[in-house]
Amino acid sequence: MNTTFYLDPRFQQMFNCLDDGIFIADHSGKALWLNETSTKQIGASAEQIIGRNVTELEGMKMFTPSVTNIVLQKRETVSQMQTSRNRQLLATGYLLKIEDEDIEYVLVHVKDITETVRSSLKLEKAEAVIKQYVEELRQAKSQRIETNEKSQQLIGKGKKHQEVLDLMERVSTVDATLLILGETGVGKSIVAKNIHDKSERARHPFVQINCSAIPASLLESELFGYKKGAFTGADHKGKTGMVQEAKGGTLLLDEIGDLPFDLQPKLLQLLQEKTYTPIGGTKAEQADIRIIAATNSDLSTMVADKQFREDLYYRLNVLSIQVPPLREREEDIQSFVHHYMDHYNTKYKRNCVMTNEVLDILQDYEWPGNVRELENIMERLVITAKSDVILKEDLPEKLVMTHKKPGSSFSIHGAQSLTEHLENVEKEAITEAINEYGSTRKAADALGITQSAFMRRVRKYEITLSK
Ligand SMILES: Nc1ncnc2c1ncn2[C@@H]1O[C@H](COP(=O)(O)OP(=O)(O)OP(=O)(O)O)[C@@H](O)[C@H]1O
Repeated sequence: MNTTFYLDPRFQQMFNCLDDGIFIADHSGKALWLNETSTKQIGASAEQIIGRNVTELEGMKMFTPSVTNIVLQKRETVSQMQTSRNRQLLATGYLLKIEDEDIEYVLVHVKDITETVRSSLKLEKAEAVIKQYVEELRQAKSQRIETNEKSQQLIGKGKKHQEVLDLMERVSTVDATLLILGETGVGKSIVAKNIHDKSERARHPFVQINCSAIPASLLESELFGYKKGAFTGADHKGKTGMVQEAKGGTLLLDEIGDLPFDLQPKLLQLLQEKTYTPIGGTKAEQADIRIIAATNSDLSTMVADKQFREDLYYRLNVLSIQVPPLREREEDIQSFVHHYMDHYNTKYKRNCVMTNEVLDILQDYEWPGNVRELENIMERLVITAKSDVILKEDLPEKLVMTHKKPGSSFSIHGAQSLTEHLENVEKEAITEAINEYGSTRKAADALGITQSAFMRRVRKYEITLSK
């Protein structure tokens, strides 16, 4: 049945005033009329559209999907997102039954919401960025330590450790800026805290901030604070920065190599003039703090590469302490091993001991992560060891793989006859085997001797067998 469609020109004029599209089709989906906005939305003239079926128009990619078809299928009002010429449209189709006419019409109202969608996407992105900043700040705050607790006792007895202790003693009596250098995990923060505790500032706060853990955009306000109304979204009361929080005490700027370049002049002002200006502030404020900076970056190379200001580097480097890596403090490895073994035995209610072979491997390892890595490995060993005797098999593979001299845990002390030397090797082998295998029969098997030969040697060397 052919539809003759008549729309009063006054209504046509009214619909043409609208910024939204109006599209009318009959019960078969044939386009009958559309307003000017609708022709623009579809990107074709009224002549090209009127008389064609919406399925055909959909096939010609004029819009997708056809809301008219959905309304005709569902026989109810439908709101549906539609795309036409890369624009996002919200189309609402109504099924119309006109009195005294036996045919039905579909009227579709089409709103272009491309900009709304874009801004809401931008808003979503902005919200995601804020969420990420908040999370980073939360993590950073956990890196920000303000403590009056006594500092942790420094472990070590070797010569290099002693040299660090001597230097610490001397730099704690003066108030000059100090730069602590050393690889990650060597103990730079703990050295800084110990220096603060020995200094005249000990009764005042020790505040630590990790420059790499705080987003660059937030670091300035974390350090120097801001005045009320300094920027949109700022806390209306303003905010105290860490320089103020550390008043009278020490501020440790950890990972100073990650201090953004544009913030470096402000730190220079703090070091040179002992003043700083909070964000939104109009005058400089006095700072009463000692600054200790720490880094595992090579600042002199960063200066050469223009990543770090030369004047700031010299200001920071008035006094410096180099904390040596653990691999250069072999004498201290054992002390750390015993310390963390005791600590984690108590913590996890275990009684772990380790064989000499294991100790030897630990002693031999390079420790790229230094004391922090050693501590983590000891904790893991105590937790995961199958029995109370920690064996080579319990060690992470990387430690065993890099072991330079497997089985050579033995060394000759002083002048020894060959017999003494061999007896020492034998005694060590018997002790290791019993520690490793738990029973005298298994230990004897492993050494390729009978159980009675094994027991003869146990008595000869007075080795105590645990019950
Ligand atoms: N001499 C030491 N005595 C006791 N504990 C130590 C010693 N040296 C390091 N540690 C421990 O090793 C871990 C790492 O130390 P710290 O955080 O001070 O290292 P860092 O050099 O500041 O590391 P990063 O460069 O990654 O910040 C801490 O748990 C610390 O207590």
